[in-house]
Amino acid sequence: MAGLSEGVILIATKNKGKVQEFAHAFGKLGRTVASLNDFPELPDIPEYGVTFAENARTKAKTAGDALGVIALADDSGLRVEALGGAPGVYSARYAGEGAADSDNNAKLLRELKALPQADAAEPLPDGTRLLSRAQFVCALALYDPATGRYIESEGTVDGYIASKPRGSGGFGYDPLFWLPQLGRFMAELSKEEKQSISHRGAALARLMELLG
Ligand SMILES: O=c1nc[nH]c2c1ncn2[C@H]1C[C@H](O)[C@@H](COP(=O)(O)OP(=O)(O)OP(=O)(O)O)O1
Ligand SMILES: [Mg+2]
Repeated sequence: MAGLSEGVILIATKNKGKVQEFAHAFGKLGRTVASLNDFPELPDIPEYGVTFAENARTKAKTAGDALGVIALADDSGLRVEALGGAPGVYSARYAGEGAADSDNNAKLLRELKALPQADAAEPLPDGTRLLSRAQFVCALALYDPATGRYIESEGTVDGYIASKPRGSGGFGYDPLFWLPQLGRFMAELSKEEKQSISHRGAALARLMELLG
């Protein structure tokens, strides 16, 4: 099994979008990251939790114990008001196990457009509708296999699900997530801008505070 060099931070994820965001954030602190994509021999980690925090702890512990290093895990997702909080912890598999981001985005638009409900806000100047209020949530868990202890944090960001995608940055539901406070879509932001406003950036800032 390939080892992990001294000082490299292990992110217990296979999501390349998350890896890029953590690489950006830790890069500013002079650190590099590794991910579970660097350890293909490890089995997939099941996500049976009913909360983001629970899944983050499971991913951090499984990876940290398997590799014998401190591991940082991220469990995150989208809560959509008009869908009663769905897809929530099921965000990655909303359109089915192994679904691509594009499948999940298509299903989200299908579900929202099928609702009899009125739009959540006035349309954007180009006519794009704002179908529902929504919130991104990110739970982080940092696990140390030497002590069995966790340090945990959570972050959120509020916005709206738009009827049409915009932007080519980020990943997941970013092209559908409109930020009223910026008047832009999450997928239109640079990595730096996304870190400054996102659920993941907020959770990471809180974790750093806890670490002192
Ligand atoms: O900043 C974000 N911008 C857009 N979408 C996002 C974001 N953050 C989470 N999401 C969506 C993607 C995925 O549908 C789900 C995460 O699911 P989640 O299980 O935490 O991650 P994953 O399965 O992709 O990778 P892994 O479990 O290996 O960390 O929420
Ligand atoms: Mg996952």
